[in-house]
Amino acid sequence: MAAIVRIGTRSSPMAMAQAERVRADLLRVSPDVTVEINPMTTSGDRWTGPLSQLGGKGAFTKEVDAAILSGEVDLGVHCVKDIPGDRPVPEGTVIAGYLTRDDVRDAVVIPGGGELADLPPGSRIGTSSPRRVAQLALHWPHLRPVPIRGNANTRLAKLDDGRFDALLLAVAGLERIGLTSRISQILSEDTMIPAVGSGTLALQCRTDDTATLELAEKLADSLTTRQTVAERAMLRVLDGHCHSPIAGYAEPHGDGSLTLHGRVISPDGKTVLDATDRHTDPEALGVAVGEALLRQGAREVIDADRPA
Ligand SMILES: NCc1[nH]cc(CCC(=O)O)c1CC(=O)O
Repeated sequence: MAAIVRIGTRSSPMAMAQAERVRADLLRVSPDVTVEINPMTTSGDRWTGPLSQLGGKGAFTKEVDAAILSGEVDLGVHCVKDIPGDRPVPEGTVIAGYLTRDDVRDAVVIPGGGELADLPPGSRIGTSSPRRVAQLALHWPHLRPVPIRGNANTRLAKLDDGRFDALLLAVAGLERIGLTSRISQILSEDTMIPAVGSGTLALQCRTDDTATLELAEKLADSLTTRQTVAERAMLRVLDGHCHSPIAGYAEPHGDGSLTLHGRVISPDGKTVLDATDRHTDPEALGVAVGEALLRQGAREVIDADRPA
């Protein structure tokens, strides 16, 4: 067994909390192991321009990828949402497992409390996610999405400064930084279909590092893995990424099958393509739903929103 596991992670409070969760999980399955956490600033953290211009380039993962490959760290912890859809992990590394999924839903934070429906017309909703912008336009057309950058803590500080009237943030992220008390409303996964890989953490290590691989595999959750495979197969077929106007959630059933709800939506919320299928094979499910969306014209909707 590995005597020491060095974890590479982004340095934001949310990412550090994720790494601490992995440290605790590792110590639970292997009490003798020593775990070090090596925080790093990624190009995505440094970039202050529009997030859409970084979309799909692995801006939040590539520095950790490089540190794993060079042997500086042994284990990468990533939000699946931040892993590009078309080029999962670089050669020489592997996703060793997905941790048990957290809440997949999006939350609304309004300083005075209340719900989106009650906000006055033109209220400024801080979000830079095309998926959230589009579904906001679909269900709450009276509200105005306004781009926002920075990690979740930074965003909440901007909200409290009065620069926005509300924020949309992942419930899972707020849980990780201990700020669920800020949640005013939780949006159901039917209304605001979650991002592919929402609430899911992936563990990455070198392909030939059998000691770390064995440890990471002990932390892997099989249902989460099946959901992630289905959702990411859909994303791959659509050739999209977490900054495309794509939503996808694989809902589990007691019989081992999954229902995948896929949605591709134009930023103004006016073109909504939905596809749903149920299957026991997650890869086949993701491909089927992705292809159904392509048959409805998803390519055009996604490419219209792709940054040059
Ligand atoms: N887009 C950035 C990002 N990547 C993962 C999370 C939160 C945790 C998760 O859903 O896994 C967030 C913040 C957010 O969307 O509010």
